[in-house]
Amino acid sequence: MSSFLLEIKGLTKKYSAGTIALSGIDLQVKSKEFIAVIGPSGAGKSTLLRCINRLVEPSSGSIEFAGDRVDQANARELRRVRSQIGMIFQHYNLVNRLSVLENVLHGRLGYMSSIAGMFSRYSEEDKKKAIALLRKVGLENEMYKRADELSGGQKQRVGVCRALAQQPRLILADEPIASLDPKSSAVVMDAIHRNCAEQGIACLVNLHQVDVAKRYASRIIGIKNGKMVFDGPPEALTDHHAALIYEGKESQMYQQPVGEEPQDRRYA
Ligand SMILES: Nc1ncnc2c1ncn2[C@@H]1O[C@H](COP(=O)(O)OP(=O)(O)OP(=O)(O)O)[C@@H](O)[C@H]1O
Repeated sequence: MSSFLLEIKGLTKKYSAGTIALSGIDLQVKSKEFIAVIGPSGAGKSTLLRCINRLVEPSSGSIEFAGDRVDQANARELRRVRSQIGMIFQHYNLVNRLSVLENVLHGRLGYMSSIAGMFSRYSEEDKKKAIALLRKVGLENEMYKRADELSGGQKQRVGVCRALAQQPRLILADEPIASLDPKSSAVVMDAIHRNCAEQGIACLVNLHQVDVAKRYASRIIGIKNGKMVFDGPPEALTDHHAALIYEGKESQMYQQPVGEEPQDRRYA
């Protein structure tokens, strides 16, 4: 059994259209590591994160998480693995017609029987913890609002709380700040980073912005054309490395998000 929390060997993903999105990725992640995955658009960052919990089926290679072979897991084993891996998405993936609090409680579904989940029978303990998480990210006054009444930055803080409510061992954050303005981005990254550190959760976060990766991560992985081309501490990532990773797409490493969601005024 691997001594790492996550151990990936020779991971390759070929999509049916023929694109080789990942090619022979080897990666070991220890408990509590905070890793930024950088690389230009189309490099394979999302595919890498989604193979880890099998939202995307790997073509070959092995993935071991907390002693379980994810790549060989049956439906029941996969459910157990996924209950320990929280996910944060670029477009939040909240249920708009439900309240903020209910969205956070969805993080508990993996731990409940399907009947209890179907009728939203959350325990008082779960509700208390969800409220405490919302309070921590400054959303205590929003918890009974519908999710679609929130700004983008607020929605992503709900997404962070939902992932944390799972009490996962690993969080996969797939471009969590790509749709946010810089101020909301900082609030969201602070929330992810602080809570992972406090709760001993490992995190793999896909980011475009190299400066943000350097500010938060204890380790940076660079992906280019489906291959891992950099793996080291932030201080080892020189401008030269970054230029090579983003060769031909240099503008993306400073990419400022398009303000497609309203400003998060509360934190502005
Ligand atoms: N479902 C799919 N079917 C076919 N090809 C896909 C699919 N998803 C991704 N790809 C291709 O795989 C490659 C890697 O895509 P991926 O989304 O993993 O990159 P990325 O680094 O996350 O990019 P971005 O930063 O733009 O999200 C790209 O060439 C993409 O077009």
